[in-house]
Amino acid sequence: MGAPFNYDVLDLTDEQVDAEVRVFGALTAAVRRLNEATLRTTVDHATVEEVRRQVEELTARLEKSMIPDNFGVSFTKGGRIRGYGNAVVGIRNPNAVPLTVVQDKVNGRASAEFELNALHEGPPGQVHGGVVALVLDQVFGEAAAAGGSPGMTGTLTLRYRLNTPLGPCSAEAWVDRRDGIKTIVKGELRRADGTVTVTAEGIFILPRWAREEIAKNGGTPPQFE
Ligand SMILES: CCCCCCCCCCCCCCCC(=O)SCCNC(=O)CCNC(=O)[C@H](O)C(C)(C)COP(=O)(O)OP(=O)(O)OC[C@H]1O[C@@H](n2cnc3c(N)ncnc32)[C@H](O)[C@@H]1OP(=O)(O)O
Repeated sequence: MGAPFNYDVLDLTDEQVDAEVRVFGALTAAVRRLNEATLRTTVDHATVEEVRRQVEELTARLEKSMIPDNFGVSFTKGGRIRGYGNAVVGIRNPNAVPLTVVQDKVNGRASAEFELNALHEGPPGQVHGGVVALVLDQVFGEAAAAGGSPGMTGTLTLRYRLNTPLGPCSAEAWVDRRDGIKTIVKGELRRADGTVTVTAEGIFILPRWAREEIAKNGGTPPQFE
């Protein structure tokens, strides 16, 4: 079986990538504000109706020219990764947390400090358990990649020990051990004061199609954000 996705290589300069990160990043941040304002606004119904009409007009302007479906991941010839759609870190995805993951390639670790707000609520005032899993999946995957053994999430097991209040928090993950093509990653989610609220373990597997590709080409596995 071949790879279930393609990686296009595009002829874009660093300046062009910087410009799209700047322009689309600003749009994404603005839409995120809109998302939170949509949830929390207390303006009257007539104003809500008027804003809805304006939002629909703006949406139609963006819809005039769109890629056919999902964004995928592409690279520039200079090696820049364009994974703008990723559900956790994608810079053009207003539903992304957002999250900046710092990879430590020397020690096979990854970490992120971020803020979860009313859009991420599960129990009142607390982070939704599924959002925790979403964030940890990304940070864990990046720890496996930072450790030199990237893979798809095979299993992710979480233990929710304490509630995680909405607000600032952090996540950290590290490669615990390797077992052939499987990388076992451990890590945790913490409140702003450092209290650990969730511990987890993930098994990241270099998939069969990647193993076959590497065996064929002697290359390194593809990466995606
Ligand atoms: C290079 C490609 C990726 C690049 C990555 C770059 C990362 C750059 C950072 C990005 C960070 C993103 C982080 C988000 C990452 C997602 O969100 S990935 C999306 C969610 N995960 C999926 O969709 C995976 C779906 N499942 C699959 O594709 C396949 O079942 C798997 C997991 C790749 C395994 O398939 P396979 O390669 O055909 O495995 P197979 O040969 O049957 O078994 C190999 C070994 O793994 C074990 N195994 C198989 N399935 C499992 C499982 N689910 N759990 C535990 N063990 C298992 C088998 O028992 C076997 O063990 P041994 O007998 O060798 O001891």
